[in-house]
Amino acid sequence: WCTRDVVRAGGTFHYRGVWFGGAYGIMTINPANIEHILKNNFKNYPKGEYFRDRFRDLLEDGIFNADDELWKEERRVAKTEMHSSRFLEHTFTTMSDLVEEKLVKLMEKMATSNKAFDLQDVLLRFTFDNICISAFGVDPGSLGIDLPEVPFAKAFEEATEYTLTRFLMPYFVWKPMRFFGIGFERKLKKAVRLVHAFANKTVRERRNKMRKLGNLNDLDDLLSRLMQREYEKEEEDTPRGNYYSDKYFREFCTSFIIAGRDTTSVALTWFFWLVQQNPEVEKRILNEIREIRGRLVTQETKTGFEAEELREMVYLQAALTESLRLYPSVPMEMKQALEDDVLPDGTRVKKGARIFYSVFSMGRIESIWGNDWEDFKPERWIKDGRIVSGDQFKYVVFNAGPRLCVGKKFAYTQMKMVAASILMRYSVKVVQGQEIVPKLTTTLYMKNGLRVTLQPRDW
Ligand code: HEM
Repeated sequence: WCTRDVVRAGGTFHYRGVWFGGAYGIMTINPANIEHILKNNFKNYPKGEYFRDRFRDLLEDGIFNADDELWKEERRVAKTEMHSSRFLEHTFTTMSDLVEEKLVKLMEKMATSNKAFDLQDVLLRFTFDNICISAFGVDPGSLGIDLPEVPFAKAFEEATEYTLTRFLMPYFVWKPMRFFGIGFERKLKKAVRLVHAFANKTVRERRNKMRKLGNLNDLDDLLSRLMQREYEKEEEDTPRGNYYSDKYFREFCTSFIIAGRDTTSVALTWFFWLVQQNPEVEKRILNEIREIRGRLVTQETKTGFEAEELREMVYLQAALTESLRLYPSVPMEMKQALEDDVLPDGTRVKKGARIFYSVFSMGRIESIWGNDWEDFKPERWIKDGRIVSGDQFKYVVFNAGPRLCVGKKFAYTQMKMVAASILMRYSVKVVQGQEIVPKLTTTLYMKNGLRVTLQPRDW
């Protein structure tokens, strides 16, 4: 609906009225406008108070909710740590262990029982455990062989969903509901309390460890690296800002779970669904894995993948990129204008206006992708055997400009490892007759999950 109307309007329209809480604003899918907003006039288009106000209870001042100097500092720290070779090695090993020791075992069990199960649920559990291990060195164990109920994971899901409800109703409705603690606001408060309790406990325990050991030099997860950094700062007698308070660490934990849990798991769910509908693509992915394994694997008994093998999986990467074009994990984004402005297509922007851009719609327009935009064609992304990234403002799946996703590399490594590990062992059969539709929330879940069975492959 959104795609049809915004295309009909020529790529941009103003809205006013009952939408998004009786608001005034702009919806655009014009890449020139997006480049202007995300890069050329970045300063004029922060996340803004409208977004921050609604997400404050859950995210507080975490990186997703911050602007200006606070955001800059948080991004600098996150980027430095996440791109360090120490973290990259740590994440690769822990990710590989989780795939081989838990995910593959669970898949074996599902294949043996030959019963249908919800693949999206399993992937959400995997990415949840994976981000908690990589970012805070804690394994919540949600990927256990019996698929245990993990209250914290559920609370997290509810907290994001109820937060989104605030975007769908006027300020003067949800604010009093929040004040009196009624309706969905009561549930939101309870869910946020649980999420913060988990984060507080993690931070407290790590501080205790630090006190006991005197340093956290042996721990490679992000939280420990940040705490160690703070400790070294104290040693140097540097004035400590609120960046390294317990609250800062809690915000860090919540933001990273939001960033790292749902995004890759829902991306993989749509990917498996698309692959099963496109046997030619599946065949090419398998041929690529076979060829790389045949050439690079030296130990006969080895089952997991090396970083080099994953790097060489160009076709698989293209298939994931293409799947994200059609089903972007973050389907809609918004900014708020600080001052009056004019967008490159001539649209006038008033101070305070909210600008929405639909990443979902941008992946579905003929003027960008051609008349075969509806086709799942990984070949779009390959030229001379290499990945072509194209214009970053036409493909804003990972955002673009200064706020480009910090976890993009992590995400691709994780998605490739999971996709290759499952596909080389099993043919994923989607159960017929189920309704495959997206869910209306900040992340593009499949509303009813994805029920599948697994058929072992004769590799
Ligand atoms: C398919 C996977 C992923 C997609 C499609 C994706 C997409 C995005 C998008 C659209 C944003 C901008 C959000 C906004 O400003 O509102 C973003 C930001 C971010 N992402 Fe990702 N992401 C993915 C995976 C990850 C993972 C696995 C991590 C962490 C390990 C991560 C960490 C972050 C962080 C920290 C930011 C904030 C950057 C900033 O504001 O400066 N992302 N991502």
